Amino acid sequence: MSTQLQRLNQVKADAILLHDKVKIDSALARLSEFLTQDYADKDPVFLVVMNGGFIFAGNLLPKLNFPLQIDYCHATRYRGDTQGSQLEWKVEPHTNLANRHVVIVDDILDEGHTLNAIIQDCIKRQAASVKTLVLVEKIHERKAVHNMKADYCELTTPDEYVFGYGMDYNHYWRNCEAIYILNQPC
Ligand SMILES: O=P(O)(O)OC[C@H]1O[C@H](OP(=O)(O)OP(=O)(O)O)[C@H](O)[C@@H]1O
Ligand code: HPA
Repeated sequence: MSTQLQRLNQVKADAILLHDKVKIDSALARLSEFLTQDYADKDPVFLVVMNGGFIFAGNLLPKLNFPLQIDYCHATRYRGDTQGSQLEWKVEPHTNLANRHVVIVDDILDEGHTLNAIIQDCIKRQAASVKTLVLVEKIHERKAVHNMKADYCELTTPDEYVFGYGMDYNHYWRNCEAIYILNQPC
């Protein structure tokens, strides 16, 4: 096995389990109830933020039994690193969002710069409403907007780098079915 693969396996072996599959599944069940109450009659667009949002969206959206559209965008500011920098738009939404109820779906609200930029973009596109739906919120005082919170979120993480369930470590381990705290020097 290459040293790179050994290193990645070691990262997973050393990581600390934060939220297991059972906990994530029950968070998804609660979210699907809230979203059904709020959006069943609104013809919403769920705008999935690539890459991190796709596993969360792929597991949650099939639980919603009402008409909705799915689109995606790709904005990145970590680029496989454990610290964020300048936000780069890679793909903009394709759907005409004017007068639509938009729910932005992402894996994590960390400092919030990514979600904030996408919210502003949806407003610029004249969406009727814009809400945010994230799998986990990181608890710290460095938010892009003071006290920023997602509109829909059922899990939190302490101020540590986490991976799994869509979130990457150096572009790997998005495929974990649970969420782990990285337990290595960054
Ligand atoms: O709240 P913030 O501090 O802005 O960080 C959150 C964003 O960072 C990650 O994306 P990343 O930039 O790693 O891109 P990726 O999803 O393509 O890996 C994550 O998927 C969120 O979109
Ligand atoms: O803790 C994190 N893990 C993975 N991706 C991230 N993007 C922002 N914060 C994180």
